[in-house]
Amino acid sequence: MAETVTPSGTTGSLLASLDPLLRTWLPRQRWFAGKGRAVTGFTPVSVTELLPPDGRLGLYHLLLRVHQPAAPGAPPHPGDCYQLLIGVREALPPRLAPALIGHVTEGPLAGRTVYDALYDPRPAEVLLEALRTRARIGGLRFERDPGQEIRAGLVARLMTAEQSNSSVVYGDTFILKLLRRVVPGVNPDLELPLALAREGCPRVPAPTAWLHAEVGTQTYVLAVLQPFVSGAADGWELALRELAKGEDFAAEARALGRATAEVHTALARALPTVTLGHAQLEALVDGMTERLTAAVQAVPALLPYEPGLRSAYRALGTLAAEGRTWTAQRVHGDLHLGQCLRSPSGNWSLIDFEGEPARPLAERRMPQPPVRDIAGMLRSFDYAAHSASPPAHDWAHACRAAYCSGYAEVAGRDPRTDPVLLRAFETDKAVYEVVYEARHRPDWLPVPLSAVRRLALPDQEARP
Ligand SMILES: Nc1ncnc2c1ncn2[C@@H]1O[C@H](COP(=O)(O)OP(=O)(O)O)[C@@H](O)[C@H]1O
Ligand SMILES: O=P(O)(O)O[C@H]1O[C@H](CO)[C@@H](O[C@H]2O[C@H](CO)[C@@H](O)[C@H](O)[C@H]2O)[C@H](O)[C@H]1O
Repeated sequence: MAETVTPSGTTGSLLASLDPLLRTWLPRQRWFAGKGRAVTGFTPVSVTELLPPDGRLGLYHLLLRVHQPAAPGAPPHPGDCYQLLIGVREALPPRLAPALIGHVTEGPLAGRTVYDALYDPRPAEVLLEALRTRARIGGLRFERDPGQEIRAGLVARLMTAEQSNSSVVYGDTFILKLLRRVVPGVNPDLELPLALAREGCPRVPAPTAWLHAEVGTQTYVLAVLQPFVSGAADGWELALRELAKGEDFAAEARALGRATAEVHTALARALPTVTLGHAQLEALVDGMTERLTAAVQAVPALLPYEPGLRSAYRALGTLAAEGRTWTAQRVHGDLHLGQCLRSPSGNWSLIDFEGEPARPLAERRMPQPPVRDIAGMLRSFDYAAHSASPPAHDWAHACRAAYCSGYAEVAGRDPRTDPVLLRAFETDKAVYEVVYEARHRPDWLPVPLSAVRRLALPDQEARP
């Protein structure tokens, strides 16, 4: 049963008008995860009127379950739930043309235009004001850290970067990340930065405010407001820039290794850690092997390397059988150069603790060996090296080594002293990347495939 709060009584009309329009608009959005499958209908999970449509601007917050046929071979699925902010206007000014969803032809809203309201500063400012004043509207709970103030009247602009979610910057002071595909439960994108803030870890912008929805007995995390690192460049841009100039990036890579270790150390203090013994390591190896099997089915180019890749996982299984144990803790989960921001003064921060969005929430919140993040970063230096022609392998090698040294300086353990574990995790990441690139950027497929070729060699040691 949907939670519906629409004092103006226009919900039914709005949803009926939106249905045909969203069927074509949604699949065109970068953040829509169900691309390639038809949208067959919608069920509202929650509908909240933020501004009635009788004025110049109407504004609705929607959580909508989107029905699609299951992917081939996949079990039936109730459909993903998406967060939308829908604006209603008489006509769209030209500056809002990219936000157009469509024109309503029937019912009380006939003649109006509906659009993605995040493109429009005024509705985005309504969200900030609600966070500032800790508003409660229907099931929407706008929360703010009582120790942090939000100045009234900051001007909003939507970020235009290609993203899995949508972000709005207010002044140059805050950035609000509005999650698009949402699931009930604790979201690590809020949970981990809050835990790190409690630990006083300066490597992650501390959440200032956040938005929850309570729907029946379930709670959804919908958005997180953080301080905006003004003038920041991300690690991917910086690495490519230095590489293009023929400059090495080892000093920055070392700083990134130190920053990663600081975050890991703080997370290990803030949240439970566990020892992975034989049974847990076997389960971990089984998970990696299953992902490989699925990846080979999805991307047949992996087939020749499958036996070599399996050997990487088997080697880890053998160590586990011999009694080796590792500590697992909460980690970033999808760390790469694009998730690292360097402020103009040279400080590195890590962002986007959502984990790999395609994996279930429970899996993303499980403690993991910290090498998982390290492997992600090592893969990223390799990716950057492929932007040069021929690929700058020596550059990547120097970055990878410097990153591990920086990590060891803070954490007290060098990831290179655990080559079997590192190889297994780097392999798992490269396999993930092969599937990701095949789906999203087929031109990039050769990058992870070249790593797969290297990691599959029988005498391969995961040497950065
Ligand atoms: N605190 C911040 N300060 C400055 N820019 C940020 C901040 N957080 C995120 N960004 C920018 O927003 C982009 C998207 O953020 P991210 O959390 O990675 O979203 P998504 O999960 O949608 O990819 C980042 O690549 C970065 O450029
Ligand atoms: O940033 P997201 O959370 O959306 O992560 C996804 O997209 C990334 C690409 O944007 C992808 O990262 C891969 O490409 C990067 C270069 O563009 C490279 O630095 C990474 O090492 C590589 O994994 C990421 O895997 C995917 O989850």
